[in-house]
Amino acid sequence: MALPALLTNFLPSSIRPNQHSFLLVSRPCSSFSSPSAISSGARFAKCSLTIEDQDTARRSANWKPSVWDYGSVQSLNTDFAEDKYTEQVQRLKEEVKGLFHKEINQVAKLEFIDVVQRLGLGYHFETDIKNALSSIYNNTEDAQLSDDLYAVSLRFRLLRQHGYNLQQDVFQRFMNKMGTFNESLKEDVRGLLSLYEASFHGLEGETIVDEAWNFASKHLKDLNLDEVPANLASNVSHALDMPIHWRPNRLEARWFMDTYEKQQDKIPCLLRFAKVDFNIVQSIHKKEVSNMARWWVELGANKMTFFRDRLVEHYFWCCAMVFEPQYTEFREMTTKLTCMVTLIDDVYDVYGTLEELEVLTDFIVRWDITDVDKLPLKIRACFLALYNTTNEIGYWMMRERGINPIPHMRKVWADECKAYIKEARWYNKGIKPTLDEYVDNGVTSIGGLIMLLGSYFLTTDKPTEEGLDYVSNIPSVMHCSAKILRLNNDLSTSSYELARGDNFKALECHMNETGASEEATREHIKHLVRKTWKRMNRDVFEDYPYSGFGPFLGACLNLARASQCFYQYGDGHGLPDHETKAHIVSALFDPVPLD
Ligand SMILES: CC(C)=CCC/C(C)=C/CC/C(C)=C/COP(=O)(O)OP(=O)(O)O
Ligand SMILES: [Mg+2]
Repeated sequence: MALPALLTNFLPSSIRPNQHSFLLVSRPCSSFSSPSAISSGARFAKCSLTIEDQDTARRSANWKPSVWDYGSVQSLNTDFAEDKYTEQVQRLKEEVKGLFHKEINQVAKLEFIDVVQRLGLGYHFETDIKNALSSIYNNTEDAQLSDDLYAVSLRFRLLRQHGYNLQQDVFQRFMNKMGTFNESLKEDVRGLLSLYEASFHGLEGETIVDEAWNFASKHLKDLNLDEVPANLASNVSHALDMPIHWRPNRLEARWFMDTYEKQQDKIPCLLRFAKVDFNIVQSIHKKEVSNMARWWVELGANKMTFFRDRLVEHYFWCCAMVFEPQYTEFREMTTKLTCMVTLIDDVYDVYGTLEELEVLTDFIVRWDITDVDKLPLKIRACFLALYNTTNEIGYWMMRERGINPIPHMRKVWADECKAYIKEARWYNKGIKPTLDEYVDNGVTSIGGLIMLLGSYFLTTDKPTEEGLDYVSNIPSVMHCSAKILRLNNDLSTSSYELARGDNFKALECHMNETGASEEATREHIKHLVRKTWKRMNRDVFEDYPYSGFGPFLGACLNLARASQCFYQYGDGHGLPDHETKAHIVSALFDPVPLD
C-alpha cells in the first residue's frame, strides 16, 4: 500500500513516493454488539522500511498497537441523542432548578451544590450556583459553619473553587497553640475527609492549609475502614486515591452516581437527571470520537508503527479538558493536534537521528515545505501531517471565526520543536541537565501548550488578536498546567524511557544533581506538583481582561487533572490497556444503566 492519501496529497508531485511501499497486514475489523468488543487485541505487521530509512540505524520503542478497533469505533451507538431523552432532561432540569430556591439551611445548601457538581451537572446551573454561594459567603452567622470541621471545610472548598478568597484562618479554631490541628478531630471521619478535600484548594505560603493536608491525610490513611460506615469508607478510599479537585469531572460524575444512589437522603429527580444527562453528553462524545476514528484511518496513521497509535486516548484526554456538549470543535481539532504532538514526540525521542532532527526542526521553525524532500520519507510524512493539520485548523478558523491563528500555532510548534531538539542534543552528547534546566525546557516539550492554545481560540465565538497574543505568550496559569503534566508524565514514564534510551527526565536529573534516592526524589517531584497546583489555584482567578476565557481557564485546570489520573498507575499513554482503558469504557463507551 502506498503512503496514506492525506499524507501524499500534500507532497510536491516530484517527490510523491512510488517505490516506497508500506507492507501492511490489515487487522480483522470485527463488528460488535457490546462496548467491550470495541477493544481489539489484534496485532498488525510492521511497515516495511524505505531504502533511505533502511540505511539508518534506529532505536525502537516497540509501541503496543491501539487497544481499540477503529471499525467499531466508527459505528458507535448514539441512542441517547434521540429527542425523547433531550425532552426528559429539560423537564428534570426545571425540577432541579427549583431546588436551588428551596428554603434550607446553609450546610444543606452547600451539600446540595456539592452533589450537583460531583454528579457532573454544574454546567447547567452556573448562575444558580454563583448566586447561592454569594449569599453563603455574605452570611457568616450560621453557628454550625463556624464550629463544625465538616461544614467549615465544605464551605471553604466550594467558595475557593468559585474564586472567593476565603482566608485560611477559618481553620484556626480547630488548631492548638503549637499550630497543629487538635488530635481529638481524628475521631471525626466526615470532618477529616472534608478537611482533606478542602486542603487541595490552598495557595502558596498558606501554612495552615498545608498543615490541614498533612493532618487529614495522615489520619485518613491510618483509619481502619472496616470500622467506618460503608458509604463513608468508600468516599474516604476514593478521596485518598484522588481528591475531587484533581479528578476530571466526567470520571468523578460516573463514580459518584453509583455512590449517591446508595445514599439514604438522595434526591431521585437529581439522580435521574444526572444519569440521562451523562448519557446524552456521552452520545455526543461518541459521535465525535467516531468522526475522529474516520479521520485517523483515512490519514492512514493507524497503519504506522513507529509512533504511538492512541487516537481514542487523545480524544478522551480532550474530553477531560472541555467536556461540555457545545465544544465539539475544540475536542475534534485538539484531538488532531494531540495526535500530531505524540507523533512528533516519538520522531524526536525515538525514530530520528540527531542530524535528521536538526533538519526537521529547521523546517518546522521556518514553516516552509520547499525542499521538503531533504527529509527522509517517514519524517517528511510526519512533518506534512503536522503542517497540514495545523493549516487546516487555521483555515477553518479563518472561514468560521474570521481570525487567523496560524502564526500563533506556528510559534508554539516552533518552540516545542526547539525544546525537543534541545533534549535530543542532551541525549546524543551525554549532557545531564539540572532539574531546573530540564523542567524549564520540559514544560514546552511535553506538548500541552499547543493543546491549551487551542482551548482558547476553539472554544470562544469571538477570539481576538489580543487574546491570541496573550495565550501564545504562555501566561502563568498555562505554564503551571503544562508543568504539572510534565512532572506527572515523568513520575510515571521515565523508567521505560531510560530503558529504551531517552534523555534524562526530571527524576534522573534530580538524582544526578543531588545524589538523592529514587524514593526521596519521587517525593520531591510530588511536592513540586502540589506547589504548582497552589500557584495555579491563584492564577485561575486572576483578573483577565479578555472575554471568552472561561473554557480556557477550565482547560488549564483540566489538563492538569487529566495528567493526575492518566499517569497515576503508570504510563497510561504508552501502555493504555489497564486503567486508561477502564476509564474510557466507563466514561466514553458504556452508558449509565437507567432503571
Ligand atoms: C491517555 C494519555 C496519557 C494521553 C496523553 C495525551 C497527551 C497529553 C499527549 C500529548 C503529549 C505527549 C506526547 C505526552 C507524553 O509523551 P512522552 O511520555 O513520550 O513524553 P516525553 O517524551 O516528552 O517525556
Ligand atoms: Mg517521548
